[in-house]
Amino acid sequence: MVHLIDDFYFQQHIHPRNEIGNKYSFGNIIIIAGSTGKWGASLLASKAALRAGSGLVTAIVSEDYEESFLSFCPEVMHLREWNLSKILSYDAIGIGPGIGLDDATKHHLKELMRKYEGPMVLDADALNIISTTENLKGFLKPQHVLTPHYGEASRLFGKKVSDSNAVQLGLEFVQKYPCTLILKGPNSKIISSEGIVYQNTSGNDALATAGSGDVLTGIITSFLGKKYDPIQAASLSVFVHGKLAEICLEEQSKSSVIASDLIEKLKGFEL
Ligand SMILES: NC(=O)C1=CN([C@@H]2O[C@H](COP(=O)(O)OP(=O)(O)OC[C@H]3O[C@@H](n4cnc5c(N)ncnc54)[C@H](OP(=O)(O)O)[C@@H]3O)[C@@H](O)[C@H]2O)[C@@H](O)CC1
Ligand SMILES: Nc1ncnc2c1ncn2[C@@H]1O[C@H](COP(=O)(O)OP(=O)(O)O)[C@@H](O)[C@H]1O
Ligand SMILES: [Mg+2]
Repeated sequence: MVHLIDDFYFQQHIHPRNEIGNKYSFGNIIIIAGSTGKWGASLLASKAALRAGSGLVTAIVSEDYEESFLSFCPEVMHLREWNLSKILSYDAIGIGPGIGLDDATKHHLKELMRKYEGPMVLDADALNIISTTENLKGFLKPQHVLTPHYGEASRLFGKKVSDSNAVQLGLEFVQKYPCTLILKGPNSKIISSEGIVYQNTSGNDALATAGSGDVLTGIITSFLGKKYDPIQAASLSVFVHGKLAEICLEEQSKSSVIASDLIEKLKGFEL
């Protein structure tokens, strides 16, 4: 049985805002994304997390890019380099977009997967590293949300993924490595660590644009930082992300939608 994620599901699962909360009540999260040529991925994920309601967002940003990062989003705090003990203290972590595949990055991801017990979104290059590094899959946990598109899923599962086999391969994967899996595409499928399948009903092909997945990573990390269960964080985020694309079309063409437009539309959501 497949559970549909629709307006009713959203209304049933979204928490009311804590009106006496302070910024720490809304989650203190870190985005580990970007590297030379791909810092935009970090900007998009970090800003999306803030607009989805995170109280505090920190990003790892190299010193030479800090100034431009600040001019885009001064609200994001910065860590200039890897600091494991600090990173372990955040409520939730989003890691992977644009981080690359070099040895230091692989080592850092391995450390994090071994030592961090909190909720974590693993996207893009984090998934590519897991796919090719021996024994890393064994550190996956139910509180990890994995967000592969079919290209990334093919690497992760070691088999070409298509619409016809995606869910079956996903179910086999979570049975072996319990984690929360989002198979991204039109009508993204979400598989809980217990093997329950959900299907999103929102969104359109305006989402087929660079960085829209990075925005989704930021939104999921934000929900996790607010203490939503991984499956709820995943399903509510995918639904909202699709809605953002629908709302964009009220005033622009599909082809003109860029990832930053999606972030702007978060202003219409009380998350
Ligand atoms: N502004 C920034 O800094 C941005 C930074 N970004 C960062 O860049 C990194 C690269 O990410 P990426 O996703 O572009 O590349 P990659 O993982 O190599 O996959 C590409 C290959 O996979 C295949 N493929 C199959 N199905 C697919 C599907 N549904 N959707 C997509 N691909 C699908 C397809 O191969 P084909 O099936 O055509 O043979 C395709 O050629 C990553 O870290 C990301 O976070 C981006 O977010 C952009 C903005
Ligand atoms: N044709 C489509 N219809 C609906 N959603 C789509 C379509 N193409 C892509 N998406 C959505 O857009 C996002 C793309 O993510 P991803 O491929 O990781 O992009 P990027 O890495 O460039 O940020 C996913 O959430 C996916 O579900
Ligand atoms: Mg991506």
